[in-house]
Amino acid sequence: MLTLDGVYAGYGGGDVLQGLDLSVVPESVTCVLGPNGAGKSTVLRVVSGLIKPRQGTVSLGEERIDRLSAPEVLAKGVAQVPQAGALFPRMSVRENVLMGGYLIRRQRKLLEERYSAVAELIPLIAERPNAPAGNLSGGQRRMVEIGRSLMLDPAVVLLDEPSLGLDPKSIAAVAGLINGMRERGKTVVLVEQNVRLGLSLSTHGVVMEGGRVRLLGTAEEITNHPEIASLYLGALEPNS
Ligand SMILES: Nc1ncnc2c1ncn2[C@@H]1O[C@H](COP(=O)(O)OP(=O)(O)OP(=O)(O)O)[C@@H](O)[C@H]1O
Repeated sequence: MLTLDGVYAGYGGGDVLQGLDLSVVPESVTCVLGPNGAGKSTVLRVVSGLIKPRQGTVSLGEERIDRLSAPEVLAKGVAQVPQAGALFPRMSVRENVLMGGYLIRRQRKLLEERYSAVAELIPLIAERPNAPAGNLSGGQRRMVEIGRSLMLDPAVVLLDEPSLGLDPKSIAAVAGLINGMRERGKTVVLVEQNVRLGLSLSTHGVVMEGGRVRLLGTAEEITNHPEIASLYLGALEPNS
């Protein structure tokens, strides 16, 4: 169980997260929703160790992970897929994916096993291992980014805006991958601007506002909640 308890965190100019409490159900896909600036991406960064909470705790099971560095959190089985643009364009698809296995680079057999498993999940990696990442479309790059994050076989996968900037076909492919992760028992936390898509992929939903959790429930409960429409209309029409 991934748990955030009373988390205050920000970037130096004040706290973005204002005492955030959140328990993520194991093996769920949880979609984090909320208006721009609510702190959704900041939640992912706090979990993955990219920023440290000023106050409060982040735990994985019984173990606190909020004082660990990002590579240490990764080694505990929590992988973040960053927003687009994180591949090395001149390196091949295979080399980019293998970078995700940096922590197990000396265990050649395990590294190859993991690579094969990822290539099986993502056909593009099996089909075009030698293509320079810079030659791929946006959707193909996203698949490679996700594949790279799966190299350590993480228990928890954090996805920041997986559909951002993708065409419908690529979105369907990314959605298929997220469904595949759920079937394999991964715990997925995703931030998604496309509310309908995000909730359709998820078992649970969390609505944030002002750095705290405003609503939390199953994806169905959140989808049918009467406040959701007004929250999002409020976010879309700041002058109304
Ligand atoms: N690297 C940073 N340095 C300083 N401030 C930041 C940084 N990243 C985000 N912020 C600020 O923190 C606040 C919350 O940002 P965050 O990205 O978590 O929001 P969000 O809910 O994911 O919003 P969006 O949907 O716009 O991405 C915003 O006011 C933003 O300007």
